[in-house]
Amino acid sequence: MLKVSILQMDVAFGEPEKNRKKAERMLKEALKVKVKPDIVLLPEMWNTSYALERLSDIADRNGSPTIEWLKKVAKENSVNIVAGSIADIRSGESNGIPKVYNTAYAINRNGEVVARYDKVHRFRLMDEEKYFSPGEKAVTFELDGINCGIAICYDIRFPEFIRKIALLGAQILFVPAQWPKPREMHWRLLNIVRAIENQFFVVGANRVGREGKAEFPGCSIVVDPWGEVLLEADEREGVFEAVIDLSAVEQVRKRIPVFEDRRPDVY
Ligand SMILES: NC(=O)CCC(=O)C(=O)O
Repeated sequence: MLKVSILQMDVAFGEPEKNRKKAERMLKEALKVKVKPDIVLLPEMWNTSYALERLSDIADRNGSPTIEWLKKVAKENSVNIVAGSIADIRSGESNGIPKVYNTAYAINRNGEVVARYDKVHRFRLMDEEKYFSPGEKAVTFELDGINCGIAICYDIRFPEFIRKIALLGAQILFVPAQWPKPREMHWRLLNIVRAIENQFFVVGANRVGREGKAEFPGCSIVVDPWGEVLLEADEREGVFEAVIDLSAVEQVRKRIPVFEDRRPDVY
């Protein structure tokens, strides 16, 4: 059994220090329970939110300071942290020109970064294509010997991409998001359908609160490989927990052998 805790937080616009303080408070809350979580998940862009014009001043640089701090938290508390995504400036990549990415980091119990994933599909309705460089590859990683994958928000709309993560062996897909209320129904259904079609667990963390005219409904969700919703949060800020029995992945794949029956030679 694996316990997952989602930090469903409101995110202050362009205030990374304030957001880190809030994440620290919520992490403490998540960890002070009797049975500690194995994995904690945060939402998308929770350091700066979408203060896109100020990213060169306020974004992390190669995961510093946000991820450097979370590495210490992970080690001190022996907890795995899928650190949602942060705005991250990568220096020293191409011709010395820094690029900005919407990047998810995964940190294991020993405080080591085991994965870095740059969001592949940029969401035009939130101007991502104007400010972020796109990621170029799907990423999987291991936490406690479990193969995990990650997709950031809009990525969940691309079934081929999520299937690729499943084919790389993921048993759990983490989906940090800033998904607005008008498409709440899409959020719910897409998480459920990706779990059913890939026969794995999907753990989605959405933010709450308002930013300009946009409202974010929370509704973080955990879905099992049969499509049963194990957890569905409401619109409140808080820590939401679910317990996952990973043997369900094998059971469901035996019952309906989708991966054996695929016909990639036809499509
Ligand atoms: N931050 C995002 O990627 C939002 C995606 C979204 O809202 C959608 O409808 O897709």
